[in-house]
Amino acid sequence: MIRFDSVTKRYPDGTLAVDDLSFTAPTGKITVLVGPSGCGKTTSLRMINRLIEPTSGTIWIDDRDASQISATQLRRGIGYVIQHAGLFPHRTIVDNVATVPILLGTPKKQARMAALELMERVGLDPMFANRYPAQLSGGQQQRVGVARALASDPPVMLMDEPFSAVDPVVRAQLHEEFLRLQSDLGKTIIMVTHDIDEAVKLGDQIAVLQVGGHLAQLASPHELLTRPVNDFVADFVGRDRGYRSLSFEKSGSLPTRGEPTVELGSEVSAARALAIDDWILVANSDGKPLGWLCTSLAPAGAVREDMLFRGGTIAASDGTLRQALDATLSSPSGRGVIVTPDGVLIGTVTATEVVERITTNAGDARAEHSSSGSPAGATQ
Ligand SMILES: Nc1ncnc2c1ncn2[C@@H]1O[C@H](COP(=O)(O)OP(=O)(O)OP(=O)(O)O)[C@@H](O)[C@H]1O
Repeated sequence: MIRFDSVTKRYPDGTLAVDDLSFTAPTGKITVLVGPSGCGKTTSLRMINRLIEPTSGTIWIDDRDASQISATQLRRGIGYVIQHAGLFPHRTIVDNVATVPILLGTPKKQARMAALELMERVGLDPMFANRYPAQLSGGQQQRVGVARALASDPPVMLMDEPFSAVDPVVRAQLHEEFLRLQSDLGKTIIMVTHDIDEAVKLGDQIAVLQVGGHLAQLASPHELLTRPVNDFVADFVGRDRGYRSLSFEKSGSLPTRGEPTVELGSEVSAARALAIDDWILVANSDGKPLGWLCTSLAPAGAVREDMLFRGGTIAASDGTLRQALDATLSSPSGRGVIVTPDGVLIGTVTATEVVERITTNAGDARAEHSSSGSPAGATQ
């Protein structure tokens, strides 16, 4: 756990970069600091590993006051990843990754073996081991930066815009790999970004900072998108936050309507009698949907598999509202199919119903916002 307790940083020229900042970054979780340029994100991050000393206040690393730990000892337990990876240009990739363990006394051979394993973990082919940083793409260099920070197996990782120097496609890949790695390693991570989408995708919790180093809101991604505490946060997270918030809300929270089904082999005439707007859902005997039948196009006789429209996606009740919306939009009947996690039909929803849910969420957020004058929850 890392805890900021009323931390302030005033630079010698008088700039107040961080103002009375208090928040807790829980152990094993990703806390993201976001906010506009100059709001004090990097200053906050660098105070944790004492590259910058606070003017007042205390930063606690578990139950230890960081200012009472020697900077060298402190940094051994804290990996640090920066934009453009900050690799040593004249060292090979494997030696870049092995730098810290070798400095800490691990025999070179052993450190290099461990570095090769780490390279694989972050998705880098070991064939790059003997290349130099300039011979790697931006995305590959970022991976080396992450591998290097992980090399001494620190419990804490600080990451300053670690994915910002690469194009959006590579960035999305790095995000996925990073989340997979974190689910294995469970590090305590504090990451800085100016990109709210990145924060929402990666953060277990997000701290939104305002220029002057004020904490505007500390919340989970879902809460931030649905309940911004003030206009600054609402503007920062953006107008399309309703759509983004769909990625967090379970589709199980949607009211579904019972949907009639028939099985393969049923008579098309019987299916036609049950169809709504010409479409009937065909399911197997376990109640698992197989596809849609258009009864006005189907020839008389038995319902066969080759008559089914299978294009529409199906959303599981433990999936997200976004997946439910995709299911409604891709369904030939316009009705999105919601199933249990085992694939058994629960019922259907329409796109309008999903959109109504978004509007209600946004309305709730506005009501709550106007009734709360102060940024409740801004600190903890
Ligand atoms: N060494 C310094 N001396 C004086 N002012 C500084 C110094 N370093 C940073 N600042 C100022 O402190 C404020 C916070 O800077 P910081 O780099 O922490 O912001 P940031 O949120 O990380 O910005 P960005 O997203 O642009 O990197 C800014 O106004 C910056 O100009």
